[in-house]
Amino acid sequence: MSVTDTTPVNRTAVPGPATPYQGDIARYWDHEARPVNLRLGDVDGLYHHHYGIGEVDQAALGAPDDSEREKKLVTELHRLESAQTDVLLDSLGDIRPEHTLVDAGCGRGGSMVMAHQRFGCKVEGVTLSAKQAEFGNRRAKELGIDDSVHAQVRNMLDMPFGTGTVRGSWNNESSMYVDLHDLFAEHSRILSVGGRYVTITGCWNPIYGQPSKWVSQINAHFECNIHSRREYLRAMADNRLVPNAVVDLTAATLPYWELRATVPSLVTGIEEAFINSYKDGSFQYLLIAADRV
Ligand SMILES: C[S@@+](CC[C@H](N)C(=O)[O-])C[C@H]1O[C@@H](n2cnc3c(N)ncnc32)[C@H](O)[C@@H]1O
Ligand SMILES: CC(C)=CCC/C(C)=C/COP(=O)(O)OP(=O)(O)O
Ligand SMILES: [Mg+2]
Repeated sequence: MSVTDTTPVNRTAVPGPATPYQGDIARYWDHEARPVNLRLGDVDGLYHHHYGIGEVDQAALGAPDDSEREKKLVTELHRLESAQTDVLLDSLGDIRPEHTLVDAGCGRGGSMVMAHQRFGCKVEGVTLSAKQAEFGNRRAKELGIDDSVHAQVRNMLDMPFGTGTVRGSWNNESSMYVDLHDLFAEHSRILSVGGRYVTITGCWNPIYGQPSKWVSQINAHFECNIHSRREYLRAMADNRLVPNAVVDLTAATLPYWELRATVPSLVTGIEEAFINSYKDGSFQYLLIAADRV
């Protein structure tokens, strides 16, 4: 095999959803237009569907009676969400412009744009939602990076990339929609040996025992199926993905949630479930980086 990754993209006709569930998820994201996502993305054109990490910059928020305060809150929440992506990208290792990266469950593509801007490489994304893929491709075109950043409607359990052709791949809050053994088998297939896989995810804590009522609420809210930390590590081990970092980001994400819960025009009703489950220890926000061996 060549030491240089090629872009092994198969752009044949889009298959329909592999299961009725995937059809439901495609429809869910096709119709998603929550202000907390669109208003934050409008700050600088990076549209995320994940949560934030890091300390809140109180000085940036302005006084409670500041007429610009809401705008400042939106900007600060968005800064924390982009900081989350930066931490994911930090874990991908030595990525060079000739490499290809894959964003599995790419949403509207904010992480893909950031990855390209950082590494100068090709970034391929897959999502079940045609609306999201169109949105991400439109943004890439507007930025003049559509040669390098590309999204398509595909199932991340059956990705249109050749075996061993990808240097780095990730799931940013998208692994709770699939079986983890199937998912890691597919990442392991597309990654080159020595390549890196990264996930940032919410997972239930086996120390708690079973998924708490808050975790069940989050599952119902998003129509997803949150896995346990144990399942992640076991499914990786079974698929030649060997963790080199497991970072508990729970304490780092709480300030984001506590800030978001104070902004009536942005709350969606799920804030209490995240805050309570992070606090009672039943749920964790985790980064796992693994080497493909
Ligand atoms: C919460 S969003 C995360 C989006 C993105 N990773 C981000 O950080 O902004 C979940 C994404 O997973 C995608 N997804 C869920 N199941 C999928 C599957 N089987 N194949 C491809 N994408 C999937 C959805 O279409 C959606 O884009
Ligand atoms: C950590 C866990 C369990 C995540 C579940 C997946 C998910 C829906 C993430 C955020 O998407 P979003 O940004 O569209 O959600 P919201 O509208 O709440 O900001
Ligand atoms: Mg969001």
